[in-house]
Amino acid sequence: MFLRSVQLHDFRNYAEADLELTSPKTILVGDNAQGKSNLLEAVQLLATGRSTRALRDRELIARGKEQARVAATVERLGDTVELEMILRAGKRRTVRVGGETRRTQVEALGYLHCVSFSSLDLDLVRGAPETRRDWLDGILLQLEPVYTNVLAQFVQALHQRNALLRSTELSPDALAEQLPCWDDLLVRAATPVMRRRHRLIERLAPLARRWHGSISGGRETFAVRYQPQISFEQEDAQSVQQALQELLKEKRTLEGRRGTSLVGPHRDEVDLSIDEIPARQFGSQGQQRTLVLALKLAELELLEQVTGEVPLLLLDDVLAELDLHRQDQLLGAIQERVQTIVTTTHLSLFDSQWLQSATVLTIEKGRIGSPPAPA
Ligand SMILES: Nc1ncnc2c1ncn2[C@@H]1O[C@H](COP(=O)(O)OP(=O)(O)OP(=O)(O)O)[C@@H](O)[C@H]1O
Repeated sequence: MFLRSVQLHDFRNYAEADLELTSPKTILVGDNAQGKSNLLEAVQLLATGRSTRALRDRELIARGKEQARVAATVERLGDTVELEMILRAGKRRTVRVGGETRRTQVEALGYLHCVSFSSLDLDLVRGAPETRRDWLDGILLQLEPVYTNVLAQFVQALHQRNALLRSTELSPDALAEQLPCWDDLLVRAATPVMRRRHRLIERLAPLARRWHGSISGGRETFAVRYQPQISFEQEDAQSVQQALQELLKEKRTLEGRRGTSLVGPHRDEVDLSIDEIPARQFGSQGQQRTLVLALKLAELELLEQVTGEVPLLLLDDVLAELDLHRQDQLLGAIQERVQTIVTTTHLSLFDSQWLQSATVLTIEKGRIGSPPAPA
């Protein structure tokens, strides 16, 4: 898979931009707040249908404009695919593949795969459980675009059940009568989310452990474990549903008091530990960086295994955060095989070999240019 070009129109701080990608490595260099991350965000949007930085499409549209356009040309499996997304404030998106409008966004996913790695990813270790759930979901969306619907159905069931629990109009008897029906809906929507997350971690964990071993010199053992509220010893759908139903019964009184659903994948955790000690609490900064790097390289490897194509790697200002050894590990893993777009504020961070083999482009106030030729 090779991303050939990206076009932006009224996206974030880009009025009009056309990025042509010719070599496997592209370095985008520019001062802070010029639009480097915005460009990577546009690529991520086409790959996953979502942005990790924006909650609403309105934020992605250039201020004062009504709509934005993000498009890309991707070469894959000997074919060229044109992807296009039109974003409108407060309205549905339009997605096109090869110029044809698709009914749903899911139908436009799966053509472009990417792994993003930014300095914010340290939150994968240090941040709240939600960050780790979002990370899992981002991978699942790419592995299986239909996961978009699976997740949306769960979120809808959760919101509706929460609205019922919070309703002041219902008597306790009426609530007790209506809840079982909503419990069923919630459990049926929760189960496929949890089973997919469980399966994903089962496949990611050994890869992450191996990468971690090679970066840390095998001195420490890294474990990644899915930690849902229920036991996953029996992972068939029926057993998961039954376990969730039982937990719901246990939490019924507490849920009534709190007015919110306390059981489901929105309470999942992913345990990351080094030598059986939670990395979040005890890992040093260096250990935490190694861990995130191992997770990202595992993600890259898994996407390649499952899709049969090497995904695109987006490195947002991340090299400066890594010491030389970790940089070597990362760059060694990438080599020429993985198409990589790197953003940086300083080219001095790259060794001369990397610079020679990469295309360097400048980003200034939402404009893409070429750096001046050396005198
Ligand atoms: N919807 C929008 N409309 C117009 N400009 C926007 C919009 N959203 C963000 N911006 C602008 O984009 C710029 C930030 O761009 P970006 O996050 O890509 O920075 P960057 O070049 O990656 O910088 P850094 O090195 O600090 O990460 C800011 O100037 C911000 O005001």
